[in-house]
Amino acid sequence: MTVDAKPVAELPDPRDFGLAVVPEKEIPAELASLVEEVRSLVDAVAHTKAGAHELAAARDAVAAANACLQGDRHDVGTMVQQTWPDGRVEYGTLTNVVSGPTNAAAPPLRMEAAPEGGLRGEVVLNGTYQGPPGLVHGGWLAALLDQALGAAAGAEGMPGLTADLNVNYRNPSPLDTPLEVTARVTGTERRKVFVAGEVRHGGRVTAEGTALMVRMNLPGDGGA
Ligand SMILES: CCCCCCCCCCCC(=O)SCCNC(=O)CCNC(=O)[C@H](O)C(C)(C)COP(=O)(O)OP(=O)(O)OC[C@H]1O[C@@H](n2cnc3c(N)ncnc32)[C@H](O)[C@@H]1OP(=O)(O)O
Repeated sequence: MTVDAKPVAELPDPRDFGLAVVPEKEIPAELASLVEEVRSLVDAVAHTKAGAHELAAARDAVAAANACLQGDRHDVGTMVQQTWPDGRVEYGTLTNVVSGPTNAAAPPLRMEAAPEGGLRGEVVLNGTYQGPPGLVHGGWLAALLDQALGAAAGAEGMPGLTADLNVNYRNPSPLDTPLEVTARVTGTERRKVFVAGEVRHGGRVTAEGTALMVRMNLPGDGGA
């Protein structure tokens, strides 16, 4: 198998597929800080031992905030455009549940080019992502890997959908501490893109994944 990557400059523009695009730098700072606050709120609600009075006051405050935000919405499928310092342009789904910058349910995971090739990122999952006591839920580890593996294929100019994902859980992944996520393309065959990646805690692999991504059919591909 060979890795036959397209230059990143040839990445498709989501607008050509009828999708709206929001440049990340145009996301209001107030929205970014609201998302942070809500992430913290979800964790606080999940773990609170507050009494009835505080709970009722918090519910009313949240209900008021909720009412405040029930106006204009971005369409489902809206993409976010990130431009990296090296000029590389990358698209992702605005509300992607793993990496979406406006999704308070996303940890979020941000990936960047790794010196050794592929991508790497660091993420801290709070108690909202708990499975076994004190540990990250295995489904969320699979989600982190799925996202990172898809992003690795996208970064090589081969965005696609996951056809097959395999995860091996090697060691426990603790909450509230940095986890490193790495991913790279290992081969291609026609539209099939083979990818592999790991989650590490303190340098030790806690989960490893491999996936088959099937590359999107792009104009000029001739269906190959
Ligand atoms: C810039 C943005 C960055 C973007 C960065 C974005 C990161 C996003 C990461 C999140 C990823 C997700 O969650 S994706 C969401 C979860 N996945 C999905 O919803 C996908 C659902 N499945 C599908 O839509 C479809 O099955 C596809 C697209 C995967 C494949 O359908 P298709 O396009 O018709 O392709 P098809 O001809 O069937 O198959 C092409 C080749 O792949 C093989 N193949 C297909 N499926 C499988 C399979 N499960 N296991 C083995 N092999 C398979 C076929 O045998 C064939 O091989 P050969 O004949 O060539 O040998």
